[in-house]
Amino acid sequence: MPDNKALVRRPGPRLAEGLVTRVGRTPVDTVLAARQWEGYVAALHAHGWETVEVPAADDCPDAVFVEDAVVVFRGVALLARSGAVSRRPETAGAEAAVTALGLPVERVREPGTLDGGDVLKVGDTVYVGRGGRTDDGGVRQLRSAFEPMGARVVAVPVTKVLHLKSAVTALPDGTVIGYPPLVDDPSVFPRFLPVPEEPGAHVVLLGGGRLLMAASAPRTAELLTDMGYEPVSVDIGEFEKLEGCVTCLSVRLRNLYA
Ligand SMILES: NC(=O)NCCC[C@H](N)C(=O)O
Repeated sequence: MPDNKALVRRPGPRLAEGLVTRVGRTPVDTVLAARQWEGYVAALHAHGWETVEVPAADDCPDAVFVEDAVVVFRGVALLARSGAVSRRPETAGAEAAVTALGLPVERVREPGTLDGGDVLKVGDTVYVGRGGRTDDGGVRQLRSAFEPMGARVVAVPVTKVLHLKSAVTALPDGTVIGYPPLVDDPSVFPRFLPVPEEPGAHVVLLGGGRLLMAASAPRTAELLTDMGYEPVSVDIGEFEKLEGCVTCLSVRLRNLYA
């Protein structure tokens, strides 16, 4: 019986004050955002994922983007140290959640910085984006945390987007997908598939061929359907205004106790 859990964190009352770096600020409707978040969580449930709520961090507007606070590889949790100072208190709740699940915890220490959104796992390979929120020290610490467990850590440049996973994610067969104008160097990935929309670069693997995607990428959904995948679309428009994507709203823990 698969044991698929996903950490999520409910959006807080200050969501609309979330950071924007590469987009202009547009007003966020927090009521609609709460409804979209419920829809995202419902999609996880509908596809066999049990969600575990990370304790709220109501003073942190960006806390809903829980992926940035912790990276899990083979059952070990690495607590991030965000490149954005305002996001650093978010790790406390993430630590409580992973500890309650029995995961051993490592942490990125000062002065290194790392955001979970910069880490893309493809099998044993762990790509880490260096440039925006993650620095050399963060890359080094990720390497020492996960290489002993069999990870091959590959640092890749990120200069055009907020996080590595704003630019690329991976399909179930390991093919990395991205929207070319935003990918620094597609040649670092052994297999790369261009997609026609920026939010089309973000997929969450739900299991089998099912891919959780943003409703804002219909042409990419069509492309992936033609390839035999089954896109599951959710509207996360209010989070997209804050540079969020489907990947950053959860931390998926597959077969944790296998
Ligand atoms: N992993 C992600 O893509 N996280 C999105 C974070 C958005 C948030 N407004 C931030 O700037 O940190």
